[in-house]
Amino acid sequence: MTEAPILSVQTVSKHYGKLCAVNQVSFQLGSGFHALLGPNGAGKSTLFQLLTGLFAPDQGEIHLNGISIRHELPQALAQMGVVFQQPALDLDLSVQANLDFYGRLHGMNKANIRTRSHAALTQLEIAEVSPTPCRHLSGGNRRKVELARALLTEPKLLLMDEATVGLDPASRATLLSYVQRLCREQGLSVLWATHLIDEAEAADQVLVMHKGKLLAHAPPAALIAQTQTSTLLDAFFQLSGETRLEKRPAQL
Ligand SMILES: Nc1ncnc2c1ncn2[C@@H]1O[C@H](COP(=O)(O)OP(=O)(O)OP(=O)(O)O)[C@@H](O)[C@H]1O
Repeated sequence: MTEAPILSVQTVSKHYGKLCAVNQVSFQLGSGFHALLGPNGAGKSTLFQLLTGLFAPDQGEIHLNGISIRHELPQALAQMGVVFQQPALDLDLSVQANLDFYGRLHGMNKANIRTRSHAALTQLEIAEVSPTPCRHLSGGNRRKVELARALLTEPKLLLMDEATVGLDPASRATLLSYVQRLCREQGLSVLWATHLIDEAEAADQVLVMHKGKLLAHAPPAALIAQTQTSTLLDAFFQLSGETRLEKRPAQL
C-alpha cells in the first residue's frame, strides 16, 4: 500500500478464557471495499469489537488514521461508522428522528443533520421513508437507514458486520452496490464482515479469517491464483484446511 493506511491493526489478540478468538492479527487498509471472510466463529465479530473499542485487545495496537483506539477512542470513533450485526434502530421513532438523535449525539447541528440525512437517504433511494416509523419499514430498508445513519458523520472507515443477514437477494445486492459506489466515489474504506462467498467475490481485497487467525489478505483473483484453485470458495478451503460445506453452496 503506497498511501498512508486508514486502518492499521498490529499483532492484535483477544482471548475469552482459554479460547483465543483473535490470534495475532495484523493488517492495514487503505480506501476501498474489503471483505472480512470467515465462517461462524472465525472471530470476525470479536475483531469488530476490538476495532470499535468495545473490548481492549489483550495485546497489540489499532490505529485509525494514526489515532490510537486504546488511548484516543473518542477521536478515533469520530472517524468511524458502524453497522452492527444486530439491528439497532428505535422502531417507535421515525427514520428522521433516529437520524436526528444520532447526529445530535455526535455534536452535529440540525441543518447539517438534515442535509446529510437527505443526501444519504436519496442515494439509497429511500428519501420518501424519512417520516415513517422504522417499525413499518421492510428489513432491507431498515438496514439502509442504519447505513445512512453510519454515514451521517462522513466517516473515513465504515465497519459492516454481516449487514446483509436476513435480507432478500435484491436488497442485499442494492446494499452491496451502494457501498461499493461509496468506496469508488468518496474514497471510503469499508471492512465488510461476511460468510457469503459472492459478497467476498465483489470486494477489492479479501481478508480470510479462520479460527481467530488471518490466513490471507489479497484481491479475490490473487487468492485464487496463489492457491492454484479456480474459485474463491476453493481458495478458502485450500487456505483453511476445511474440506466440506455445512451450509448452502454460496456460503462457507
Ligand atoms: N462473549 C464471549 N464469551 C466467550 N466466547 C465468545 C464470546 N464471543 C465470542 N466467543 C467465541 O469466540 C469465537 C469467535 O466468535 P465471533 O463471534 O467473534 O466469531 P464470528 O466470526 O463473528 O462468528 P459469527 O458469524 O457466528 O458471529 C467463537 O468460538 C465464539 O464462540
